[in-house]
Amino acid sequence: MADDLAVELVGITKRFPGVVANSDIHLRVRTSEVHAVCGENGAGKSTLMKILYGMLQPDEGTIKVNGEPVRFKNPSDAIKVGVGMVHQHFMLADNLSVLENIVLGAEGLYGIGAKARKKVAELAKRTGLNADLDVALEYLGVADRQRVEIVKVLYRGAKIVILDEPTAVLVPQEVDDLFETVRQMRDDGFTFIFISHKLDEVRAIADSITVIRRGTTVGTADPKTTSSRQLAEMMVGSELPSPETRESTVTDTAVLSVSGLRLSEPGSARAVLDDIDLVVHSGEVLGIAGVEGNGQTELVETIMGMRKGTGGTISLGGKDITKLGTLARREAGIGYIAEDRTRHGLLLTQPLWANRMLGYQTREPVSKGQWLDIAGAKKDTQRIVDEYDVRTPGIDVAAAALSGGNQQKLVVGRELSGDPKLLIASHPTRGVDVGAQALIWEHIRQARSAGLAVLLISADLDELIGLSDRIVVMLRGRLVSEEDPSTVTAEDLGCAMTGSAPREATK
Ligand SMILES: Nc1ncnc2c1ncn2[C@@H]1O[C@H](COP(=O)(O)OP(=O)(O)OP(=O)(O)O)[C@@H](O)[C@H]1O
Repeated sequence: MADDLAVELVGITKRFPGVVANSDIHLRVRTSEVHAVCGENGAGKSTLMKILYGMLQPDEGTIKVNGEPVRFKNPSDAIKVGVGMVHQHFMLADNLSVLENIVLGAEGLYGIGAKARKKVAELAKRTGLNADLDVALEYLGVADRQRVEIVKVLYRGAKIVILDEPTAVLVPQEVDDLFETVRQMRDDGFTFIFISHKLDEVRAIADSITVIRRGTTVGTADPKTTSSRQLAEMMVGSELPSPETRESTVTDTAVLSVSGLRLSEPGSARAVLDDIDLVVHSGEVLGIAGVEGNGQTELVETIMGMRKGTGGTISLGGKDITKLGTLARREAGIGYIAEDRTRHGLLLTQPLWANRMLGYQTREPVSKGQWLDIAGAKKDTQRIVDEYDVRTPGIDVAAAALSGGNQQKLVVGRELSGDPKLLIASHPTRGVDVGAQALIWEHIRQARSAGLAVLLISADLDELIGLSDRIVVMLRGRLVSEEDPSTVTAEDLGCAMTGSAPREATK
């Protein structure tokens, strides 16, 4: 039984121009286990999973599913033999119902009538999806949307499910619930391949772990006997620095002041931003905690001038910037790490050095007078690549060729390079590995010690607690409470974020 393999990857190699993304990778996943795949940014995890799901074809190597060699031309080939993937970015339609989202594209299986509904209801029960099947998806929270994605792949017959960083968007209680579902389903015979950078979680859920580094398998680990630190060191191949203890550098100088900020959207009864007041001082990190969809994105985009508030004022360093456009706000001293780097942070088809210019095109070192300074941009891009350890074959490759974490390092490097007074950091380390996370935190801390004000939005509660000097909680468009990061726990924060009573109090 021990050698009953659901998936076996033998000697997988995949080359891209200038990079060997996977080099002779071996992976053995037993039937009915949760198998984690860990590795630092750019190690080759996504490439390997895309190969297993038929989105990419390997240059060398064999894929076996349930002992049989297979060759996938596309994801439908993979799903036919029971391999499904739940992507990190949900691929669902907001205006369709839960049922429609699941059945759409797979009408051939159970039709669109009662039989399909019955099957979906059965799978919803199995995965703990409690939502009404006829409600439009837009009314569902993040955790339920994720369950819809899971039901969608199960509906198509998946018995082997790849979960790509599934916990990145969840609060601790939701993570516990997801893990409970995964354990239950594993016991019912499903197999999971779990990709994550959060090593504590990997140890909590995985039955076995494969670590890959720089495109190749470095070994397997037993979660019961391997510590998070040992795992991290296997991934990075060297010892990690110990985290520093920190001292407060908060001053009395207000850098960002937001007063009475409101935002209403046409047709929506409730204000998206409801009377927001906040101040971030020089040398201070103000963290904003909140479940996705409670107004954080809109707050940031209104401060950046990408949305127009319906009331209130925003000032930077005492100057009213409420009426300025986005570029003028950036020029006034705001650095911006956008939540979605591929939509608002980078031009994926352009080389790294051209991406260095984005938002900075009017300033040195990427422009001189009214001309763009390409040599200056290239030189500074190389500096960022070196200082932020961006793994790339060179600065002339397109941003699309970098792994997600390395794209993020480039964005963070750029946004800290313009000598900002205020940094708005939305999920600054989303998708980056532990080594890169430590590096980005260190850069943010250093800039803060030198007087930078930081508005930090993060779904990673350890990051919020570890970096912030103060944390405010956002719920349904309002700031509802303030927490002290030196005493608050991730569980307390999770309760405040969902508006539920702390577990202690409900006893
Ligand atoms: N389409 C592509 N073209 C060129 N190079 C690519 C392409 N996709 C990935 N790569 C390269 O392959 C390597 C592995 O990338 P991959 O995305 O698999 O890493 P990863 O382990 O998933 O990283 P992360 O944790 O940052 O998402 C990286 O060096 C990346 O730059």
